[in-house]
Amino acid sequence: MIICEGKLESFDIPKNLVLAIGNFDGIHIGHRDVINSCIEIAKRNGWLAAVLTFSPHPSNIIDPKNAKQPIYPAQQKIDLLKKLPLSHLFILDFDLDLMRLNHDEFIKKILIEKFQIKGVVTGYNFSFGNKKLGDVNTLMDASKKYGFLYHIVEKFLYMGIEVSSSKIRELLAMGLVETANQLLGENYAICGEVIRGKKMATTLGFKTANIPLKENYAYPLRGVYLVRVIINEIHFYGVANIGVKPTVSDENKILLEVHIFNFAKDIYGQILKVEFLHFIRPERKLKNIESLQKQVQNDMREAQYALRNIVS
Ligand SMILES: Cc1cc2nc3c(=O)[nH]c(=O)nc-3n(C[C@H](O)[C@H](O)[C@H](O)COP(=O)(O)O)c2cc1C
Ligand SMILES: Nc1ncnc2c1ncn2[C@@H]1O[C@H](COP(=O)(O)OP(=O)(O)O)[C@@H](O)[C@H]1O
Repeated sequence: MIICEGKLESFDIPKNLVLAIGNFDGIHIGHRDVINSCIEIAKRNGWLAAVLTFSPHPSNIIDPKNAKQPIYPAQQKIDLLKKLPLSHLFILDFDLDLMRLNHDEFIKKILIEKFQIKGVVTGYNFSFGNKKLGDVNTLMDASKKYGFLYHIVEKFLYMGIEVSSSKIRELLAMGLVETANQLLGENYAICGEVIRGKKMATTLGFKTANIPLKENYAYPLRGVYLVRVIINEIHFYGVANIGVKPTVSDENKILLEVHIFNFAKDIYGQILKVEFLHFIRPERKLKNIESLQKQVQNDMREAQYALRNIVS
């Protein structure tokens, strides 16, 4: 997959493109449905399948006070898209100029003149252009006027639940990671580098790999989870706490800490992918280190128990 990122002028655009257009935060099963339709249409017609998405999320520019917290950082979105058989990924800078472009200009200047599209695929609720005045009807009319193929993908319901990025944010905020994982089509994961902590492992009796987190993402409810950890493509299981560790710190800085089962290597500086499998309990301020120690020992037993149910 060729990745073009930045301003429109910098893109090297091939002919015969079908574009799946959207923000695609989380690359959930509804998004995958849209992208797969694009791939099928491209295959049937001998065209190239590509995704057109925006960075940052348009809500950051349009309404920064109410900007949505992204499920995934840009790189994680790219890594998920890389696994799909797409020819190109276009990540267009969403700036004030793009915000001010009205829906007709978006179609004419970007889709027709610049991308010279053969086709477009979007979800049923896609809206675009200044004040979001363009929708699927605008695109349908334009497809007849300019002669491109337009395919609308209907609402995706999973076990009666409408699949959406907002629904996934809500599920994560409640710690309901199993349902979030089903809607995502892959386990919700956080990726990051292991940094040095306060070296309390000897006092506490368990080691934890510490991963600092950026603020303003749609993180799961603060607390303890059974996790799968991937280090250099090797899988391990463990127990993780996402939170501010109020028992030992008053910094109020969000952090992910993972104790990996049956593991004893130095992994400082390595990149971990931590997949959330099952919620165990919310984070608590315990009265002292002994209580914390006992609580974590219990968390580990509970995580091992949950793991037996998952792998058996
Ligand atoms: C499974 C697990 C559960 C935890 N639960 C809590 C908790 O409820 N409250 C809390 O303040 N810290 C919690 N922690 C964080 C510990 O306070 C932290 O790991 C410990 O202080 C070691 O810090 P260090 O890695 O900087 O040495 C938890 C850590 C783990 C691994
Ligand atoms: N089972 C394990 N789970 C997590 N990290 C481990 C484990 N065994 C060894 N380590 C290593 O030990 C480090 C954590 O040790 P710890 O004493 O808690 O130090 P710190 O406070 O710097 O995190 C991890 O970053 C990793 O390099």
